[in-house]
Amino acid sequence: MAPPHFLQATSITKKYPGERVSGVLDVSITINPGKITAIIGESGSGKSTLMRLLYGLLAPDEGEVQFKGDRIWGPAEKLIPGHDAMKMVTQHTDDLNLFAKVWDNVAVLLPNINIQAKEEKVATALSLLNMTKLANSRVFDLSGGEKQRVALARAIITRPEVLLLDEPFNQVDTSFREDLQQDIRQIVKETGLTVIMVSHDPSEVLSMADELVVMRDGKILESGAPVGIYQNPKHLYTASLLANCNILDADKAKLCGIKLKAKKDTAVIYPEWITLSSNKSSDWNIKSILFKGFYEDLILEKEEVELRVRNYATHTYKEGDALSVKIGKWLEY
Ligand SMILES: Nc1ncnc2c1ncn2[C@@H]1O[C@H](COP(=O)(O)OP(=O)(O)OP(=O)(O)O)[C@@H](O)[C@H]1O
Repeated sequence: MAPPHFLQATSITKKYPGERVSGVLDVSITINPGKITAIIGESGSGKSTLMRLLYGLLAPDEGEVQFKGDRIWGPAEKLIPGHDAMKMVTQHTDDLNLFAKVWDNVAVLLPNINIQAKEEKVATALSLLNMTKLANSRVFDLSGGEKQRVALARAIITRPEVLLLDEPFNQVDTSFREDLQQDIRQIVKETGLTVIMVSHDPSEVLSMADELVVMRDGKILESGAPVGIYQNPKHLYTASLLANCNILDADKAKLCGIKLKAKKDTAVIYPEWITLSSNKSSDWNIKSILFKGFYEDLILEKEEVELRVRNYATHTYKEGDALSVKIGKWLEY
């Protein structure tokens, strides 16, 4: 007999009461150990509900979740809801003791049986999250990003097999966010931890995930490696979640020199798939320039069509300039 999957949901449905059908509908998913699985989808698509079902904070109406071959019990069947081998971190760090030191906030979760082993474990958890220097600071005095690191250290100190992250970096500045993302990737690499995360941020899921799961209306629309899903999304919905793409109907596509195949009515072009040049036949005009730091997005217009084009050579053009475009790749739906 084949060994059981690490964490697996089979045809799970969780419907919330109300006029609208909502929740999670007939979802099957396999989570691989030692990997980061990221769930992305528009608001209300069922991401958090799926995560809670995997953790056992909610029980499915139909179907089953299994961890290493054993059924995950729902909240009605367990004194402390949630699976013992898993820990969840959300954007709220409410369970921290603000007036205690960082060290004590983490250490309190371990028993006092072997003090030396306990100290070593706390030191390791703080070091993995780059919090060693702040071990003796009061949590009250920390920034939002640092508090989030304490919450993560608390989550990993008991060595869970699965860490569930529900938008944990929402309150954290962009620069701190990237450091935290890297630290989590490093922890996964060093410890073999399995991470399941929910996020709204495409750059976050694309850079962190080994496996990307796209949800819509309570269902999984597609899943796979981030690069494949980004470059060749099966659905227009996925493309528009992951990229600031140009979506053109057949007429507008024609104006861009694209003839859609039979049964296709929409062309999708990512801004970075378009190259620019300036020559005599330039027939696009720059309507506006959105400066983004190391690149800019140019909004070009021709007749009724607007195109967003990424330009890494910033300050090369100004509004009103005429340009030619070459579309290197597009997707058809
Ligand atoms: N306790 C509840 N009672 C009734 N409806 C709920 C409940 N929790 C979630 N829902 C509904 O179920 C659907 C899925 O919610 P869920 O929170 O799982 O989505 P989500 O993708 O995580 O959304 P968001 O990104 O906004 O957090 C939504 O339509 C939501 O309104």
